[in-house]
Amino acid sequence: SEKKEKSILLTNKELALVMTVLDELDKHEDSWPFLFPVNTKHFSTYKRIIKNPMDLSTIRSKLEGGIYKTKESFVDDVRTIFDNCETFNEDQSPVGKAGHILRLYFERRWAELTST
Ligand SMILES: Cc1ncccc1N[C@@H](C)c1cnc2ccsc2c1
Repeated sequence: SEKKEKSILLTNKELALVMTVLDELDKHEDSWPFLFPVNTKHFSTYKRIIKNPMDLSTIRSKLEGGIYKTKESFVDDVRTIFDNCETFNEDQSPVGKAGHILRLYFERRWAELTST
């Protein structure tokens, strides 16, 4: 049914919305620490400290694979990137600073795109 249909995938409008904001995050000058999964060979403690690793390429793969059923589940993964960053990195470190800047950018952009 139409209702059922709605609940198992993002509408085209929602898909366009999340793709737009994902593209903008990828292009942002401060997204460099978040483009791909953290290499746990370089950062040996990362696996133990961070329970739910997330990055922009993983989000894009999940989007292309139809994993996100709601835009909220997409937002949860984006916010996990920034929460992980705060857990592992000092606020004033290069990565820590980039995380704060990109989180602010995302939350403002998301509010602009979704506020009625
Ligand atoms: C987001 C994040 N959190 C914790 C650790 C790393 C990272 N990012 C990776 C890409 C990263 C961040 N910075 C450097 C500096 C030399 S290699 C490398 C790799």
